[in-house]
This record gives sequence, structure tokens and C-alpha cells, in this order.
Amino acid sequence: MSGPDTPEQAHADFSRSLSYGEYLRLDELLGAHQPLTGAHDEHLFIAVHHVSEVWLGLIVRELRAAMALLEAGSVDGPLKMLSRVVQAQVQLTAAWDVLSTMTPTDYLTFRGAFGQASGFQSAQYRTLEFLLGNRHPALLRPHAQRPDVHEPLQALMQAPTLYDLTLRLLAARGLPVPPAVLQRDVSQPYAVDDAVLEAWLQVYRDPSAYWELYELAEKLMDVEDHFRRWRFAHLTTVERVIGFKPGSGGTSGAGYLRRALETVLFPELWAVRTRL
Ligand code: HEM
Ligand SMILES: N[C@@H](CC(=O)c1ccccc1NC=O)C(=O)O
Repeated sequence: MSGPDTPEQAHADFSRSLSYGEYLRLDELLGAHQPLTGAHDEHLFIAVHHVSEVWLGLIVRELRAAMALLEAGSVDGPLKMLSRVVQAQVQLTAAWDVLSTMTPTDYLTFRGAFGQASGFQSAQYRTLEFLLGNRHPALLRPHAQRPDVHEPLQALMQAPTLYDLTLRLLAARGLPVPPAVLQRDVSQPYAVDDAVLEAWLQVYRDPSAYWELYELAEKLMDVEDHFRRWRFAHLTTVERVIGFKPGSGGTSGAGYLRRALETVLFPELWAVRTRL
């Protein structure tokens, strides 16, 4: 029998079971919020980065799990996990709307404090990009002094990307993917292949015959679409806040980020639209 609906009824003795804060280790999590200056907006800046890294962690975990299942030949599990990835991407992108309330003047009150630190050095973001296939050895350089970060990223460069695993699945389901594509050096950027485009055309011309692959392809489109939205919102915020100043991470800043917008992760999936 439950008692009256009052807060007095709630558990108050946590000597023998975990409380909310203990379970979530909130002292550690919230204790990481340590501004370097007294600037009001530095709190916002740190909070948005912390939230973003938490979402990135979830995305990486889901993506790895989806890739393991794809490798084993299943599609249902990966579809569900990739849907979660996309919803987390929506949250990541929404964070820009909060950050954009910070003016250039506000930002300059603390920009000098963090020196050469930059999102360019985000290990989780780099992991995400490497899983998705945007790989370049130079992106490992900021992690050279941290073997615990560098080694897993380097190992990831040698592992198949989300798109590689998708193309292997296509081949396993009887579609004509060339052996050279299936055996490519996965540490290199993916090169567009006409035969892969023809294989996707077969799927897109007869979705009901290849329903799972069709759904998977459209889910990859969702992921890349949302990845682009995040990049574009980042660039817009950067231009709004620091204009065309060089980045603290050592790149040209907005110019570098604008070039990154040209990245295409799953090229034949974009090309297939033109051919239909
Ligand atoms: C006022 C806010 C921000 C400014 C002015 C800014 C600026 C920049 C600049 C200029 C770069 C190019 C690298 C360099 O520093 O030279 C960069 C890269 C990056 N930033 Fe930000 N950023 C901001 C907020 C954020 C936030 C909230 C995140 C979320 C995690 C983030 C994540 C990244 C990542 C992952 C990169 C690497 C992108 C790539 O290599 O393609 N940034 N940022
Ligand atoms: N690259 C930014 C600095 C920056 O945004 C940043 C600095 C420290 C920790 C995270 C950051 N976020 C993204 O780049 C700048 O050049 O002002």
C-alpha cells in the first residue's frame, strides 16, 4: 500500500543504496565545470562543450555497436542504433542556438584564457569522423603526446568505416560490388566507384526487392545530412563570434571549417539521386 502523495514519503536514507547523485557521479561530472576567468559567458561556453562531448560519447558508442552488428550481417539493430545517433546529432546541432547568444564582445572576455585549446583536439569528435570515414593522418597530430588517445585513433584508421561495412553487406546480399572496393586500403579516403553507384541504383530502382538495404542507405543519408548541419551551424557560429580570425587550434579558422563542408562521406548515395 502506498502512502499519501507527499515528499515526506520519499526515500531519505541512502546508507544502504545509491542516491541519484551517487549513481550519476554528479560531483565528478559537475566538478569538471571550472572556468579560468570570472567572465559570465565562460560558464555558457564550458557547459555547451561538456554537453556536446556527452552527446558525442553516446553517438560513438551507438555507432560502434551498429558497425559491429552490420559486420555480423544484421540490419535491424543497426537501423535502430543509427536512428538514435541521428536524434543525438539533432541535440548536438541545437546546442549552437544556445551558444549563439554569446556576442563577439562576450567571447573576447575569456578567449585569451584557454591558449591553443580548440575543438580540433576533440578525441571523441575525431573518433566519430574516423568511424564515418573522414580520415587523414594529420588529424592525429594533436594527440601525439597522448598514447592513450593516439593509439586507438591510429587503430581506427586501419579498420573499415561505416560505409565499408555497408558495401560489404551489399556484396553479401548479392549486389555487384567490385572486389577492389571490398579489399581497398581502408586507411585511405574512399574513392568514388562507378560500379558501386550501379549497385545502389539497383537498390533504389526496386526498393521493395532490397528493402533493408534501402532503409540502411537512407539512414546513412540521415547521418551525413545531420553531420553537415552540425558543421554548417559551427561555421556560422564561428563567423558570427570570431569572424575570420585564425583559430586557436592553429588553422585559418572559418576558411578551414568552410573547406570541411565539402567533405562527402557516402558519395554514391548522393550521386544515385541524379541518376534516378
Ligand atoms: C564560440 C564558439 C566556437 C568557436 C569560435 C569555435 C571555433 C573553431 C575554429 C576556428 C576551429 C578550427 C580549428 C582551430 O581552432 O584552428 C574549430 C574547430 C572545431 N570545433 Fe569549434 N568553435 C566553437 C565552439 C565549438 C563547440 C561548442 C564545439 C563542440 C564540441 C566545437 C567543436 C569543434 C570541433 C570538433 C572542431 C574540429 C572540426 C574539424 O576538424 O573539422 N567548437 N572551432
Ligand atoms: N577554436 C576556438 C576556440 C574554441 O572554440 C575552443 C576552445 C577551447 C575548448 C573548446 C573550443 N571549442 C571549439 O573549437 C577559437 O579559435 O576561438
